[in-house]
Amino acid sequence: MSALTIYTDKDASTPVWHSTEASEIQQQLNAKGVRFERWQADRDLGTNPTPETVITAYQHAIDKLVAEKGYQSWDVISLRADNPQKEAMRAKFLNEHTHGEDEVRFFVEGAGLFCLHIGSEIYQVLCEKNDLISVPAGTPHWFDMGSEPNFTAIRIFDNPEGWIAQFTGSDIAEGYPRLD
Ligand SMILES: CSCCC(=O)/C(O)=C/O
Ligand SMILES: [Fe+2]
Ligand code: NI
Repeated sequence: MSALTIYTDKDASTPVWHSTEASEIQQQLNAKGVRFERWQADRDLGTNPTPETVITAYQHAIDKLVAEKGYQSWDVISLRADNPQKEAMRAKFLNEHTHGEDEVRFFVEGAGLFCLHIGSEIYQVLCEKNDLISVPAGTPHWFDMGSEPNFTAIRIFDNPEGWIAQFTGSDIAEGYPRLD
């Protein structure tokens, strides 16, 4: 179930707000300029789908986002527990970073934890299948796929090159709860 837990950036031990209600999550996130919507990830992708299969199945969703915002490129990120790169991939995204564009992700399988550092608060968004999230450009954040990753997400970019990140050098992520 999707969830939002909010902490201050001074105390990782005591949440100040928590909900698993999509409408409440949406309200809190929208107030901070973060888009959060429940879409329909209802296409049968089979086991371990190729990126092409995922793109073809959800071309209608990509087209909608492109028509709305003029996004320029997209790809598919999919990690399973048997991926030999899983530890390196997990470690990379666990470092706080920013992007020069909105971070638009549509989860079509599984789940992952987005952690957004907004002002003096940390917004931990457990994104699951059906969730669309768009984190505003320049927002420091990290992402935890867990020790046994299981997710597929479509990433939509506002540049032709795809994923480009600037790491902040902060170790703040180390203190906050993880996916597992
Ligand atoms: C669900 S997408 C995960 C990785 C990624 O692209 C990113 O930027 C995380 O912050
Ligand atoms: Fe990111
Ligand atoms: Ni909960």
